[in-house]
Amino acid sequence: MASPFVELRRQLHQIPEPGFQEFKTQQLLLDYLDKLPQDRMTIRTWRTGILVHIAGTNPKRRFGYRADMDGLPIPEETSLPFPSLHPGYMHACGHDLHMSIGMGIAANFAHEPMEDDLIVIFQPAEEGPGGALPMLAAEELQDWKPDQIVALHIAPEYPVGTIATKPEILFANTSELFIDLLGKGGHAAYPHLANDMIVVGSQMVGQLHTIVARNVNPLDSAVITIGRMEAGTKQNIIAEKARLEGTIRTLSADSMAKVKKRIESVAAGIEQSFDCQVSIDYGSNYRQVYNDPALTLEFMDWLRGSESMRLIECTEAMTGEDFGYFLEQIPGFMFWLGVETPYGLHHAKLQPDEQAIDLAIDTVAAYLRYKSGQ
Ligand SMILES: CC(=O)N[C@@H](CCC[C@H](N)C(=O)O)C(=O)O
Repeated sequence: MASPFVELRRQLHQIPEPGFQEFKTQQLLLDYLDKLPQDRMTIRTWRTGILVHIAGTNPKRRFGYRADMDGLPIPEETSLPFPSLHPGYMHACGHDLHMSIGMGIAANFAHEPMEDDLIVIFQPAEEGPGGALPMLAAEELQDWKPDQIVALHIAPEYPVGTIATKPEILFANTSELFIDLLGKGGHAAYPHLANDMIVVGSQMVGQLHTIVARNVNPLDSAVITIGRMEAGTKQNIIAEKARLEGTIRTLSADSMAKVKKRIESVAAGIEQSFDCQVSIDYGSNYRQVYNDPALTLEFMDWLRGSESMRLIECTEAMTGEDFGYFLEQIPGFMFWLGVETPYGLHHAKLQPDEQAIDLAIDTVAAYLRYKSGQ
């Protein structure tokens, strides 16, 4: 029989919701928290997020674990017996696992507190527009800010029973990218009387892809991905508008500024050469995930002594995470949790191995108890 936290993960998997609309998710988690021992637990909500405070027996510090809550606009294509019940949405980034692990940690300490306090943070809107920054500023968190914080992210490429991390930068700086092109619509048979934004949008995608290849130092990685392109209404109508939606990733803040400047130059060139209007919106930006070197090395050392988890020393990735904002204010680190599965993050067939859930709960709980005993 599946463990209670695997069961919870399956329930969460069925109700993926977009950022700041995690209403059912929040209610499900609150109902679950209701069933745990209440004597040391205090619960606050912030928008669709939840803060769970568990008082220690002789607290000198407060430790934190953060889980993100939102799903993605991906129609699920797994053959799981507990598929998403929300058409067009899926937990394709593992937040269902992150939350069930968070609940497992809360349950562990609600039943058997440590000396220090614990706060488990269920944070909305990680995929966008970003819940971490406003949550960190929220009144509800001010007197509960932890002295040290940890978070994990599932990793399809690593086996179950492994954790991968590194000191310093783990995830990249990110910026969303929205580009609107405005030309002139018209009849498909009279291209000379119109200004076709499908042609211009395609040109622009090509030009954007020269920026990383030709303007960024190859030793200072960057990525520009256009993940969505929208244009046109019918096959025989020339498109008046086009919209490109994407994301920028860089390892350094300098490269982010440089890439944005180049995107603006490309846009100005496109405007001039195609006689159209181009407007750029950078949406939300996330700070790099920077792991506190001393705490991360200490965790890695501790993990080397673990019998159930193997440590992998990884390199940085171009993924983004608004947990970077937590790490800007609170010392701590993030790590990858192996959930071996052939399909990657943000894929409609992502099917993480659930055995990782209880292993992660036990590992994080044991680590926090070790820290609390120090
Ligand atoms: C771990 C992960 O996949 N995170 C997301 C974060 C999205 C950041 C932002 N909304 C953007 O698209 O730039 C990722 O895509 O890396």
